Amino acid sequence: MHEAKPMLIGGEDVPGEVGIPPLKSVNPATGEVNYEVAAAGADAVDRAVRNAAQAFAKRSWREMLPMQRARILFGIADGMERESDMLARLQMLENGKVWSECVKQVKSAAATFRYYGAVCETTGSEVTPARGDYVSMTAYEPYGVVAAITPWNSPLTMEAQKIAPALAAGNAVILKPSEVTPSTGLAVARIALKAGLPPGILNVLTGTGLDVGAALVSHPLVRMVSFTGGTESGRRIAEVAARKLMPVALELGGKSPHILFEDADIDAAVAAVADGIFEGSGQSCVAGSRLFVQKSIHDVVVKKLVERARSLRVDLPDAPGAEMGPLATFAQRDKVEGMVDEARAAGAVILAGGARPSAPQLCNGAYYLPTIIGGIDNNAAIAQNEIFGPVLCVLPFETEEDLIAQANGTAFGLASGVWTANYKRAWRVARALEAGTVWINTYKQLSVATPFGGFKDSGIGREKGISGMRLYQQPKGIYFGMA
Ligand SMILES: NC(=O)c1ccc[n+]([C@@H]2O[C@H](COP(=O)([O-])OP(=O)(O)OC[C@H]3O[C@@H](n4cnc5c(N)ncnc54)[C@H](O)[C@@H]3O)[C@@H](O)[C@H]2O)c1
Ligand SMILES: O=S(=O)(O)c1ccc(CO)cc1
Repeated sequence: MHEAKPMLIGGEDVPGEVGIPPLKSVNPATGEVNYEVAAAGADAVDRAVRNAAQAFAKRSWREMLPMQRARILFGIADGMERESDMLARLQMLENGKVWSECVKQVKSAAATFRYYGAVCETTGSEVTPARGDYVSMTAYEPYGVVAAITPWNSPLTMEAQKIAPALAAGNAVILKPSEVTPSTGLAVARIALKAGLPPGILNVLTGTGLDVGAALVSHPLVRMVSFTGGTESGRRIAEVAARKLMPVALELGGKSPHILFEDADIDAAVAAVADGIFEGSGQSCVAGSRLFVQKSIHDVVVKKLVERARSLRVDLPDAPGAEMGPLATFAQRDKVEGMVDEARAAGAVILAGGARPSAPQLCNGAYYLPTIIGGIDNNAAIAQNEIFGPVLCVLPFETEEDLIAQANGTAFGLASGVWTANYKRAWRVARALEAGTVWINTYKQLSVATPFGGFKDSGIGREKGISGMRLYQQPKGIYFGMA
């Protein structure tokens, strides 16, 4: 076994601390150990935060001309595109996403850096209308040291979505990637150094949430936390932040309704429903995990979906034509399997899947077949709790009123999809749904320019768009006397 991959603090490679066991990166497609990655202890956390605070205090990053800051962000995007194969491969090895999706995510992560380069160069302060003998302006200032804590399901996407706007806003950042997927963030930070980012402005601490993540959140010099992950972890972080009176952005879980009215384009809708739940093995925060289908088209839709689930190519992530890989960890596969088994025991009908695949090349990996569940209502545990796996719950509805009550009838409010040819109905339903994103006659389209976040237990704050940079800034009112 080679030495554990080092962390990145103050622009330097830093090995793990003596006595802290390294993280073992496991390939979920095969069960083999990929490599080890250093894990931080309390000393490394403190060192990284102090380094970032010192780099921020030099003021060279926050006061750099926005045009120059933009040039560095563009340089990071260029570097990521040059290293696309390496980044895509790291993500594939660590979380098992199929190759085509990994390549797509490198591209979109690079585009996020480009977008925030443009935003920082073009988004300025505001001058309020003159009021007698003074004028005032609103300036937007960085917080200082920002902790960015990310999950394992789409590491490159999440890392870019936090690092790019936080840097564009002039902050120093400490990334704490998931312990399951520590390597893409380390690689992006090294690309950023090469692109001219001053040392200490982007640091990467690897380790578990309960050790490294929690120590980072409670460190007195960390002034803002941007977190994406599970709702319970988000709640814990918000509690610590409340004590520190520190702002937090929380992008949390979901149980998103995907709704098909009888006048929908059924073939287009079925394809989107299948992609919306099976892409990434269902490990997407916006997975359309509850299908509400109007009773009159229920049987035909279910038949088509079952055919699609059964024909979906589940394979090794780098197999040509693979459409779905393994779950990201064996623990996640076991959790999904346990939830389906409990639903089955409670009387649910398994319409497709509900088992591990039997193909010999998959038997050592964390695989689970695309699964469709019927015979339940919206109050069933499987319809209420986030599964984060390739499992679709089918729920028939009769009227629009009944549909809205059920669709909104969970603790979550992240995303939703509506398929109908009736634009007035589409508008009414979109307005009535309690969700941060509503897709109409499409699903899982995501633009970096459109704010994204959750209602209810799905989160606080909005990433992406210009608001995604404002998240990392505090407004300051400055008054000029003119008398
Ligand atoms: N809303 C979104 O944009 C979005 C996007 C992707 C994933 N998610 C959610 O993420 C979850 C899956 O990811 P996960 O299992 O990695 O989530 P998780 O909450 O277990 O971990 C997320 C990150 O937080 C760290 N962490 C955990 N507990 C912490 C604590 N107390 N203090 C500080 N850091 C802590 C982890 O080490 C990891 O880096 C799902 O619920 C999914 O819906 C949400
Ligand atoms: O499908 S996911 O990879 O979980 C995902 C990533 C980012 C966003 C918001 O930009 C939504 C879903």
